[in-house]
Amino acid sequence: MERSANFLFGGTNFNRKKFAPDFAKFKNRKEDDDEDHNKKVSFFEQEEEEEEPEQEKLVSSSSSKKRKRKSANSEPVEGFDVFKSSKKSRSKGKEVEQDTKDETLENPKKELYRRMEQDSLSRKQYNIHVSGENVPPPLKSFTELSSRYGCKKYILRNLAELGFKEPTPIQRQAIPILLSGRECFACAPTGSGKTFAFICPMLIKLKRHSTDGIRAVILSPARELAAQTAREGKKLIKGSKFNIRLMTKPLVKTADFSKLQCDVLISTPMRLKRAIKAKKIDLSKVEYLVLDESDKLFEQSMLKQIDGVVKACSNPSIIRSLFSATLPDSVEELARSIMHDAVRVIIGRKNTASETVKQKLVFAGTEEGKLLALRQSFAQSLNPPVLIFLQSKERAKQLYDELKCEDIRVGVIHSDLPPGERENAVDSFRAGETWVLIATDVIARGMDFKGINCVINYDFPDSASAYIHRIGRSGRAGRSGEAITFYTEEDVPFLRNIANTMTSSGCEVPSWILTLKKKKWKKHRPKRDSISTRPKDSKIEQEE
Ligand SMILES: Nc1ncnc2c1ncn2[C@@H]1O[C@H](COP(=O)(O)OP(=O)(O)OP(=O)(O)O)[C@@H](O)[C@H]1O
Repeated sequence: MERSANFLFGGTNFNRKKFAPDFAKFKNRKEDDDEDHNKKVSFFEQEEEEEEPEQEKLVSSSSSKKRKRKSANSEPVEGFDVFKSSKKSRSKGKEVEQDTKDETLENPKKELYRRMEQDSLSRKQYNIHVSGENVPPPLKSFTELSSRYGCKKYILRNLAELGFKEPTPIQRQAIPILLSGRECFACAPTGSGKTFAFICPMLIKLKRHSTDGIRAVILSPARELAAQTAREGKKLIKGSKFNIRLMTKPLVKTADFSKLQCDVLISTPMRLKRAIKAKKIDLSKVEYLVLDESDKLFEQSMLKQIDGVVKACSNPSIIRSLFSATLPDSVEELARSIMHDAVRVIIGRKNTASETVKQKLVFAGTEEGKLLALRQSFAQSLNPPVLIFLQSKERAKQLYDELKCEDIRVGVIHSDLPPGERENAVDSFRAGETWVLIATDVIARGMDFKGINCVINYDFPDSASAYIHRIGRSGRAGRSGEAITFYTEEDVPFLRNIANTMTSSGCEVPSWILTLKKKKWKKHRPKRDSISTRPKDSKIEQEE
């Protein structure tokens, strides 16, 4: 573990082997040139190691002429908006290119530095932070996929049909990494386009449909997310012969996997592990394995299944990648222990909430107070679609029972419902047939409902990562959203933890909350009074 941690974070030692052709170009140069070169390389080593961008360091190692120009080009990225395709950033890119042209190109060594410097500036521009050796440059545009990597036309056509004009920051960096055959673990905000960041390179690398067994596996922690990923993937393979399959219960039961036409299989760990255990499926030819929402997959409850899948994918040249909006250190440790020559990519700051969501804390006092506050807010302005999170299926059912008789089109989803009903709940919400969806954390991760206006944490989330994922169902793909978190007396000790997440994504928090002591929390799910505003007497009557 120690050793792998060192190799991954040991900084970007310049790999002379890999850059042999570049070195060959100037191998006859004088000794002092080499010294000069070493100095400049170490400057890039530093830059690549940094998690927080430090423009000063970049600037200090250049000439004063360059210093001026760079400082003009490298102002801090204000806020983080993944879909910000601002003219400002584009024109910045042009200035950098112009600089490059202006500079003399006579010295290939300088050209190499310039390319590296450009990559650094481009990363700075998109708030991309990388660690690892010889990280490929970020994409400038989707069209570079064909010029640099021979991507088939149908993929570019499908991206254009989806209305994607330019790659998001995670796509800019993760796609070239995976295309260059490197493993990768990536942390980027909710709603920032991670799904296509791993599906795109997979399809480009697999090139064409093959009948030689399953070639790629994507693991998702929940059925709904697996189904969504399959649907998104299918949008990208339109016009090709690729087969993307979702691992469903009937498929596990009935399919003969040795004959099944399947290039990419998308599954929850449980379903796949069952198929492996029943010796129904051969994953030895899998070339790509993606662990989506990897921190969830690495939780104790799923770890055994994940282990089984990772072992079954026994192809020694497999490329594994991990994606999530939250990446705890413990998961990084685990990732490092299973990955080789991996690149770590962080967009913005690790483990922060989306900046496009306006977040608010509301003191509701008691359980009864929460229901009153909810009704009041619906009466004042119900701006659907609204997603409400509760801490357990029992409580989700209770709130649903309370609201279903009212004039609100409400649905519910939790793990007790049969798969068909879960699917219907999601579909009706997507179609706008229900306005309010009451849910447990089963759909807190990864689900991409277009245009959710408001997420209500009816029950206080049990961890900072649960908070980040829940509220991340809103404010996706550059849209704005709102998140309201109710709290009662019981939740006060944990307020500070959420408050920190709120402030680091630019939201205001009452100052008294910031003076509270930080409390270590492990799954804060207090026993709460049941949800009901019916007078206590009438409840007794009914029970009798
Ligand atoms: N390059 C792009 N340009 C515009 N929209 C995009 C682009 N890439 C993805 N999207 C859209 O952004 C939305 C969010 O993408 P996605 O679901 O992949 O986010 P995510 O980062 O996986 O979020 P989460 O962490 O919640 O799982 C989707 O609706 C997707 O279609």
